[in-house]
This record gives sequence, structure tokens and C-alpha cells, in this order.
Amino acid sequence: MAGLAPSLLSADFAELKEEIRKVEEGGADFLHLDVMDGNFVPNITFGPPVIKSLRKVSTLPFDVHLMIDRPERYIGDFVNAGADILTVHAEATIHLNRTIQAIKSEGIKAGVSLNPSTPLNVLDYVLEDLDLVLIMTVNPGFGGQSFIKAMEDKIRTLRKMIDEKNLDVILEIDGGVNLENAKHLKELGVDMIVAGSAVFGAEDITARTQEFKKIIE
Ligand SMILES: O=C(CO)[C@H](O)[C@H](O)COP(=O)(O)O
Ligand SMILES: [Fe+2]
Repeated sequence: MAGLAPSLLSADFAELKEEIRKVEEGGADFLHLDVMDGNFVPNITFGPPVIKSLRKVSTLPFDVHLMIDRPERYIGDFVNAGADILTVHAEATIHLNRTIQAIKSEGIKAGVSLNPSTPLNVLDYVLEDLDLVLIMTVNPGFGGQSFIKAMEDKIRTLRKMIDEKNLDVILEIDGGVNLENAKHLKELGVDMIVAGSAVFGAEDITARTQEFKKIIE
């Protein structure tokens, strides 16, 4: 059984409170929040002040995906804003081990995300320290892109790495997941599925969330 983390990136930004209520009602497990800085990725979204405001209107765990250069500079800000899981890109921080320890020392969960072309071996000496690994199944920066098929092997291999060491690490994937491929991806061993456009693009967002949950349970 996998969980669902709707990505707010594809929500109506003028109606965030209401959009969150809809996915909560549909049984979302995490709320996925995409922070982009216009440097690490060619897009800009929102930062700690928006997340802090949303924290007041949701009880869902906040799964914050930082697509920003040198994320270590902002760990305290995102912790204060209410992040429950803070995920950094391995490509964006020079001292990955130090950044992970800095997140964990704040008493929240630490995640590492990998771009599609980044090999899994960058996790070799940190996997044991992590709470979550986020495999990007599109190139980060935008919602509504197509799933990159080559990521299926990466997911299988990471599943084996986690299971062989009997680790308590959430395997999360992000990008291009829809009602058609969700079941297959769950069967590859994914624990948490991020979906943006496939959830918030629906006419009835609550019903779509429920539909997703049914497919991946
Ligand atoms: O991190 C992201 C993009 O960089 C988003 O979480 C992701 O793309 C979700 O969008 P969709 O489900 O529409 O592909
Ligand atoms: Fe994301």
C-alpha cells in the first residue's frame, strides 16, 4: 500500500485553503509543497511565509520539496514555517551529510531528492541517516510533465537498497504520475506518490484524491 502526497504546485493559488481542504477530505497522506528559486530550477514558486500561513489551515504532514541552491541556508526558516519533512536535492548542496544532520537536529524528518540523471550511489553513505528519498521522475521545475520511463529501474534498485538494509526510509516519487500509471508504480515498491496536475487538474478534486487512494492502496 502506498500513500498519496498531492502537490500544491498545480492548485489554484488564489484558493489554497479550499484546495487543501479538498485533498484532506479525499484522504491525502502528506501535503507536498514545491519550493523553487529560479536558480536550481527555471521556475519560482513560494517560500516560508506562504507555508507558515498554510500551516494554520491544515493538519496534514507538510512534505517540503526544496528545489533551491544551497538549501542549508534556509533550514531554520522552513522548520519555523511548519515543515514536517524537509527534502533537499543532492545536486544543490555541497556537504550533503552536514545538511542532513542540520535538518535532523531541528527534530524534523530529512529527505534527499535526486534528479533523473543523478545516480543512486550518491546515497551510499547517507541512506541510513535518511527518513525519505525522493526520486524525481521528471526533470524538476514544472508540473504536468511526462513520467520518464528509465526511472522505473531506479525505483526498483532503490527499493532493494532500502529493503536489504532493512531501513525505515520512505521511497517517494515525484512527477508525471496519473491514474493510468499509479498502480504499476506502486507495485515497483513506491511508498509515497506525489501527484500534482493529476489531482488538482480534476473537476472534482476530492473525488480524484479518493480515486487515486483506491488505486494505490
Ligand atoms: O516537484 C515537482 C516539479 O518539480 C512537482 O512536485 C511535480 O512535478 C508534480 O507535478 P505533476 O504531478 O503534475 O508532474
Ligand atoms: Fe515536488
